[in-house]
Amino acid sequence: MLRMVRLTLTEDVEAVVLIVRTVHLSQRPAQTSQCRQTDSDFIPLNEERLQRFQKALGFESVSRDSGDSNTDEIFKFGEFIIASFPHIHRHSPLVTWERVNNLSLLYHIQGNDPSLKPYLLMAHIDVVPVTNLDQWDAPPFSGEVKDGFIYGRGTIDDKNNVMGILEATEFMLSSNIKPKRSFYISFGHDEETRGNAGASQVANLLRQKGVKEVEFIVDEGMTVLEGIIDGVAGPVASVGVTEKGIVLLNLSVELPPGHSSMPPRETAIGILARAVLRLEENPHPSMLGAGVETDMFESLVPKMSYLQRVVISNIWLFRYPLSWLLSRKPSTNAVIRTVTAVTIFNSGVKFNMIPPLAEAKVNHRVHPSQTIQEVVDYDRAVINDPRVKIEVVYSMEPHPVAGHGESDFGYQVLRTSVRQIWPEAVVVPAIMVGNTDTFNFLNFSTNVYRFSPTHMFPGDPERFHGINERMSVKNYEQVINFFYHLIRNADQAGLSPVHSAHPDL
Ligand SMILES: CC/C=C\C/C=C\C/C=C\C/C=C\C/C=C\C/C=C\CCC(=O)N[C@@H](Cc1ccccc1)C(=O)O
Ligand SMILES: [Zn+2]
Ligand SMILES: [Zn+2]
Repeated sequence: MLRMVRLTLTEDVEAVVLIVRTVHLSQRPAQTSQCRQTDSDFIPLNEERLQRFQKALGFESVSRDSGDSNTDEIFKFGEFIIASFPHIHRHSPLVTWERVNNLSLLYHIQGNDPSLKPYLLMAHIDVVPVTNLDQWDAPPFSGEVKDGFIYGRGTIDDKNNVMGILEATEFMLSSNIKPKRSFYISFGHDEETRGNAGASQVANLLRQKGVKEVEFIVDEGMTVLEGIIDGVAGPVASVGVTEKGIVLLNLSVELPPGHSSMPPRETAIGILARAVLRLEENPHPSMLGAGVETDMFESLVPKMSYLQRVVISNIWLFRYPLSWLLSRKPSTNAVIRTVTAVTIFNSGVKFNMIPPLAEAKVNHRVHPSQTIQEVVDYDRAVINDPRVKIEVVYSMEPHPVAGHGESDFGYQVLRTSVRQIWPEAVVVPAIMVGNTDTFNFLNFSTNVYRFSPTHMFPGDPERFHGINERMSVKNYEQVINFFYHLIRNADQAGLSPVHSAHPDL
């Protein structure tokens, strides 16, 4: 609804009249819980399930670089999965499964209503290497529980999702519940190196099997954030409805070598260092107001004060101060712009030789409102030095935006499932700031969601690929139950926010 607001600049002079769009957002009712939990819809995290997760964390299924991973450990982790979930892998006639390219896994769970389009759940079984070992509060491949937290590489990226999906599916099958809607599960083994041997081969196999389309896809992604977005209290479940693109650049400067006692005025190192500094000092522009982040902020309105609502409802007016505020934290800065990370810098041969070559790698995550070409053109203009060669080593355009409205089935399944686990949460569409294996599956559905049911508090985002990666015992129970609710809710045809929960739930 549009409303005229008159701003009085002085006591006597009414000077400015602005058309301010506020009311329809502030009047939107807060989402209410539809959760009705009974014993039969809850999977308790008993000792057996906790120990299975701890054992899963014990496998050093590390991917370091393309073609450089602990394949033995990845294979053993697969064997452990196969041995640990008997209904999925042996007893249930509803399941077919296979190893793909030896290390990845694909499952099909047959639903009893062939008129319903299947969906796809994804996760990955590899993890990034461990650094700063001496700073971990518990060994990273121990799965040790300390003060209510399970520690280990993979607790948030991404063994939580692997094991949560498996526990939920095993529980369903062992309880003799037959899903109506078929679903696939894909566990890739090289997500952390963006390889083409894991999820990419699973996608090829699905195509060979004649699968053309799935109803929706859920993969790892954004999380439940609490106390992380300034000024927003309570949990915010951010669902990645699009994903940033990626551009990896190689910057290089070549100059003749020589004796360090007679140096030229500038060296390759100096020239490249200046180029890198220019990139860091001239961040890509804020795209606030141009894409999904507008819907995201609008969905946050129920959690906001009146003043915040006015600002969010008028992003066009408050774009600059809001961008400035959001830019202050790396996590929120990542949502509003293409970001730049200089990740590798190499040069020099010998102490007393002028370096013949300096090279730097620049990693951009591209905002969905920009293209790769725009990003490279911007960098070229900012560097403004023809001696710096700019090569695109790898690139992927940002992903299309998945439906996130009231009638988008996959989004509503997710939203309902989140609300059953976190009744007080607001569910918001968001931009996935990192990258996932979903790029292999974009041809299967336009409804691709990137969401991990990980409850994060201040300090937790840094644990992604970082030190002391951990998940609370309570949160792991929520992970299992989130996937269980999701599987049950996906059987609800015509699910809508008003009548959403499974009748049994
Ligand atoms: C409502 C939201 C508003 C603001 C957001 C505020 C805070 C966000 C805090 C936490 C975000 C939660 C999750 C996502 C963040 C980081 C994880 C990113 C990716 C995980 C998967 C991954 O690591 N992928 C790799 C893939 C890759 C591998 C090799 C080379 C390139 C890519 C990656 O992206 O690096
Ligand atoms: Zn991951
Ligand atoms: Zn990762």
